[in-house]
Amino acid sequence: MKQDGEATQGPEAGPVITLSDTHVVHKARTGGLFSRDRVYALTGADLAIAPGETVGVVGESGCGKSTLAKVLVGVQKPTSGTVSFRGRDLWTMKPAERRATVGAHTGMIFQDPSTALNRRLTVRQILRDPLDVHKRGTVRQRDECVRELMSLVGLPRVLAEGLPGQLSGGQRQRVAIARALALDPDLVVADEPTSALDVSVRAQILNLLLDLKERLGLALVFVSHDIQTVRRMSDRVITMYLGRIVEESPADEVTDRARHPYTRALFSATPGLLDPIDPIPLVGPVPSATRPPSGCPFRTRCWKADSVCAEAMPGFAGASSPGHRFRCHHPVEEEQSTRELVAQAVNAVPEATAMADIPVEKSKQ
Ligand SMILES: Nc1ncnc2c1ncn2[C@@H]1O[C@H](COP(=O)(O)OP(=O)(O)OP(=O)(O)O)[C@@H](O)[C@H]1O
Repeated sequence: MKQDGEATQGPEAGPVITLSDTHVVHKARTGGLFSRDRVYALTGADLAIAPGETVGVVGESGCGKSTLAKVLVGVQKPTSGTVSFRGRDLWTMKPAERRATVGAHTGMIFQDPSTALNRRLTVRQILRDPLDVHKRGTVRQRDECVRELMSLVGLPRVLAEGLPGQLSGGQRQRVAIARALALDPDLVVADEPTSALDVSVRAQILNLLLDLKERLGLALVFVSHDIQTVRRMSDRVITMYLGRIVEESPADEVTDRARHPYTRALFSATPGLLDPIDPIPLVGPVPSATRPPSGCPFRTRCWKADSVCAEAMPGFAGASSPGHRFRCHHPVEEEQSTRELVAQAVNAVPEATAMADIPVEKSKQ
């Protein structure tokens, strides 16, 4: 196993993983066997994750967060675009090589450890399994590694012969985390890792993840609806809307210096982050991912939208600080307070509602 603070470096010190114009399009689940409806789950994602970096992913339900997570760990094949691990395109590799690369270098932690762990295997067997599959070390070394993993995640040794059903929710998630770390991955993706847990153990699991990331030098992608936690855990926050990455911001700027109206609206609706204010009002729900609006996908709900927004999706523009970029024709001013934006949005909502009536069509970008 990696020692404390030992990140994987050397000739591969560039990004751990890079997505380049990556799209995922599904056949729609609704609409019947012969339907030609498509769901645009991920559209044109460009993203590079550095070693040791924590990237949080936020966005409303259905905006593509889990799809992005699955693409990053090689579980979801992109419809087009590339996913490169340490500079090598995962999906041009032979299947066996891809499985070996993904298995050895990435780990995934799911929302619900009760369903993610095989109920018939003991903790020891669950943690031994990846070591056996990837033929790591001798049998004795694998047993030793299981003991180290248990200690790393704070599981008492006596639980080694326990079954998942005999453990508490928090202990099960510790097993899932240990399994994700078994092969010394460079990248761990945690998709809502605490939402199925009791509130009382959530903080423990989050602290464990933060501690492990520091000690092991992991790159961590953290997907959550809990915006406060994302901000606390992350170095950088990605905002997704209808399958698109619309903003990337340093975590300490995302609350009140985000430039994309959607990011500001999302954070304004999170209790406890800003002075008590009414959230920025948005028009209606997220549109269907089978018929995303033309141009900027957010324009049907945005108080700033005009006809330009219906025509084309803007490219990324940079904010004044490094690592902060956004895609918006009419970004929020750098120093504009959320209180001002609320007032602006309240006055503009009737116009925005009219904009929402511009017909949606399949996005062409
Ligand atoms: N296998 C699939 N077949 C068809 N549609 C899918 C499939 N997987 C995801 N989708 C659709 O793709 C879109 C993005 O889904 P995804 O699960 O990535 O969103 P999300 O932001 O993670 O949502 P949540 O926060 O609710 O988990 C949604 O419209 C979803 O219904």
